[in-house]
Amino acid sequence: MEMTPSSEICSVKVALHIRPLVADERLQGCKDCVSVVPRLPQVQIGTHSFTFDHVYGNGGAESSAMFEQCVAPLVDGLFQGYNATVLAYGQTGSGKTYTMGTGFKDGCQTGLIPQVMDTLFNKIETLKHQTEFQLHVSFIEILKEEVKDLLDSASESKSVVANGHPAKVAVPGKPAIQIREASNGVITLAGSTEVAVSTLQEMAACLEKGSLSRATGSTNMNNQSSRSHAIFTITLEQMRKLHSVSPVNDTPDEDMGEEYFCAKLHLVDLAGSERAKRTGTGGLRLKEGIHINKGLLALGNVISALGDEKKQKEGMHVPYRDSKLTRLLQDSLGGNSKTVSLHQSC
Ligand SMILES: Nc1ncnc2c1ncn2[C@@H]1O[C@H](COP(=O)(O)OP(=O)(O)OP(=O)(O)O)[C@@H](O)[C@H]1O
Repeated sequence: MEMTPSSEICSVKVALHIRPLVADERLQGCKDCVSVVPRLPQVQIGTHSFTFDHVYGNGGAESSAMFEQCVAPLVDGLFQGYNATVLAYGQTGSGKTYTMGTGFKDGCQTGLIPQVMDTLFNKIETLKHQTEFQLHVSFIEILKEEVKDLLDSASESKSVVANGHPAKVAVPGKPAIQIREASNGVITLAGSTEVAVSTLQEMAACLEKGSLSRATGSTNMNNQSSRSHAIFTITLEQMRKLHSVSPVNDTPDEDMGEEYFCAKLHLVDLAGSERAKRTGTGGLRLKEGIHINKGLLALGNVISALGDEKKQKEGMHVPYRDSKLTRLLQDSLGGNSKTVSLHQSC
């Protein structure tokens, strides 16, 4: 479905990003299994064709165009008060973290989140004379249906000196983070750290800090596999002074009060979408797989419910409450908000 910024109904855009084969894959003689249909946003896998709003990489459009075409309109929308969500979906190793820029190992300077931050601060710089801005960021992950605060310094282990020797002690964390819905439908995360930032460097430091504390573990498919959904959220508050304009010389005249907007952008690096049986895991990892799939299944159901205009008009139930992930994104997936789902493939 094509996204139109002025649209009253929720719009979802789906793009495919095909990453190049990495060195190890080339050494093992792996071949691309997805072929892009020339001049169409369509790919062929065997005898099946799949059509997207955009296809990037591996013969599709340049990956560098992805930000301008898919994400920059969402950043513009934030300034008009629209919530938005960017989701990176795909199996482990398909390039979600690289594309989003949530992985410190690949350097924070590439990826969509650093580009969002650059664009946001450039725009604020041009508007700051007429508008007052306040920015907050939070960075959480959902692992086994529990919300973990990636920016909470208190829950990190701290160094102390014991018997003259440095030692690490675990500092008890805050109470569990609760997802709450206000009477106006706004979703908040009670108990999570919201950092007020006023510069690009401060926001980049939050991304870096959260990326480093993100839980990773190993499965048979990828040693650094992320089994959690990581959500970096930017909240933009704006207070704009309103003036009537003098008809004589076109200059601001009488003070007409203030206009207030608050909107948030969720940038989500989803857990690997492979099925538990393919990862060859059991016990704890299998349980994690079940939780991961619960979140992804619920997200799929919510997006398909939102994408069905007819059912939307009929007031069809959208199953946001089926997982923590969909509950948290509830006010940024439906209504007036914009969603981009980036499907990663290799
Ligand atoms: N567009 C790209 N160009 C070059 N290398 C890439 C690209 N995307 C991903 N890679 C490389 O592919 C590997 C896997 O990428 P990444 O860790 O982002 O996958 P992932 O989908 O986030 O996996 P996980 O689910 O385990 O987090 C990394 O070595 C990364 O550097």
